[in-house]
Amino acid sequence: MAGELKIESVPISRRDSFNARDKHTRDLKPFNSGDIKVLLLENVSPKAVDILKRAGYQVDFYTKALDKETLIEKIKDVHAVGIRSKTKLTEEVLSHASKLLTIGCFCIGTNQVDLAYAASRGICVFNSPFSNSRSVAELVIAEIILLARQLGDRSREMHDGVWNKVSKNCYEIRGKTLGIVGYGHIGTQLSVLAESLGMHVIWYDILPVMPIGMSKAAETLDEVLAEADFVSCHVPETPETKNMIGARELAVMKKGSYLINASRGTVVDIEALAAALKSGHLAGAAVDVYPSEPLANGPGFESALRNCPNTLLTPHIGGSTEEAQRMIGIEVATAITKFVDSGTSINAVNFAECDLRAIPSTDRTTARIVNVHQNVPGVLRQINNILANYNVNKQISDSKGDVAYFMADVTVQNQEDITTIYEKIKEIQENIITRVLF
Ligand SMILES: NC(=O)C1=CN([C@@H]2O[C@H](COP(=O)(O)OP(=O)(O)OC[C@H]3O[C@@H](n4cnc5c(N)ncnc54)[C@H](O)[C@@H]3O)[C@@H](O)[C@H]2O)C=CC1
Ligand SMILES: O=C(O)CCC(=O)C(=O)O
Repeated sequence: MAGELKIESVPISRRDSFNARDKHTRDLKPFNSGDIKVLLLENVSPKAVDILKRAGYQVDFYTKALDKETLIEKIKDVHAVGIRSKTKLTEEVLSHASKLLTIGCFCIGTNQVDLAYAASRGICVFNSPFSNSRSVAELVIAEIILLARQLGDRSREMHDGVWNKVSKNCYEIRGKTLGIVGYGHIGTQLSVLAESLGMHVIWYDILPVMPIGMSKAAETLDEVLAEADFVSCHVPETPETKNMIGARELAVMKKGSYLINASRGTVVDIEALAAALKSGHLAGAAVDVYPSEPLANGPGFESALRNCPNTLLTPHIGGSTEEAQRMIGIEVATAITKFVDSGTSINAVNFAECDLRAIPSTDRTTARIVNVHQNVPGVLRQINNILANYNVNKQISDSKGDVAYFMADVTVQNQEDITTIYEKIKEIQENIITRVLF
């Protein structure tokens, strides 16, 4: 699909009436949309499956992540892949994805995808930047209270048949200080909820962000660590955040304080955290994410944190609520269909964001040329030389780093015009992907 144009034996006028759903605008489609194959992994919402099937795509759905070999085999044949946080789309994996046009991350984090390599191959990546933020913030609030009251340990004892009524080292959270590391979508939601429960909030971020409510920005990470009773991490996985909470940082935290990590497993040094819990320096921890996570549900989870005192371990469920998964499913599946069918890259993570206004339903002669190319001088001149023989109704071009994205709506008389334009643009040396939508 990405490299070749297959023209159906359907006349242009019939395709038009097949695809028109809105009487004012024409629905565009890739020429061979019935052949569009989507691989959906990690149990994404049924809402996403519905949307993709309604777009006419073939959907291959899995509840779990695939091992690398199976993933490589499956990805060779698909035009879109949908994942959550576990599937690693590395350069090695993506180098086999010769037909892939787009990746949908049905989550916030995109660290599991080699974004730059994907862009260099013309693969546009989408995510859902805030649909599960509230779910994570609510989980963290619950964990703060559970940790303060040692509820994990009490519940486990009761299940083991042990009655252990204690109040020593159990606290209210009212008046305590929450330290938030990473004051973005989740950090700010958490800040609002924590203040509503009577907590003081101090936070650290590398960006200048507006403090919400009465919260206080700290100059340094250490200031947050030294002042807070509870520290909660909400940073993305980047080279800078790898092990940003290690033995030194844990030692800076107050004796008897608590650590919560529902960001990425690489942010906290797990061995150092286990040592701080066992020594009693920390009074407890809640961890939702791990440096290495199993591909599927089931027994066999190993971690140095298992059986540490007052330690809540959850299987990466921060964003796992019905509400969040439904919203993410709709948002990401819609972004995939818009990109595949009409070229729209709005809200892309690794691509310049481009859109063209819809084509009126009365217009039966406009084809949309979509092109990804290397961002070097002279390519637009070459494309426009090719289009010079046609009426270009509108066009847009933008770039991000080394990759540029171009779309043009061109008046064509017949399928031969489309084939000519497509073949000539594809011959441009800097071409990465060219598609025609009609
Ligand atoms: N446990 C789960 O199920 C979930 C985990 N997450 C994780 O949470 C992370 C944060 O999510 P959002 O708040 O939506 O992201 P966001 O992008 O809105 O906020 C992240 C904040 O961290 C800041 N930051 C980046 N590097 C930093 C550093 N070195 N030190 C201090 N601050 C730094 C950024 O400036 C930004 O303000 C995601 O990247 C994802 O990895 C997100 C959703 C669900
Ligand atoms: O729900 C998931 O699988 C991943 C949630 C997450 O970590 C994210 O949104 O970044």
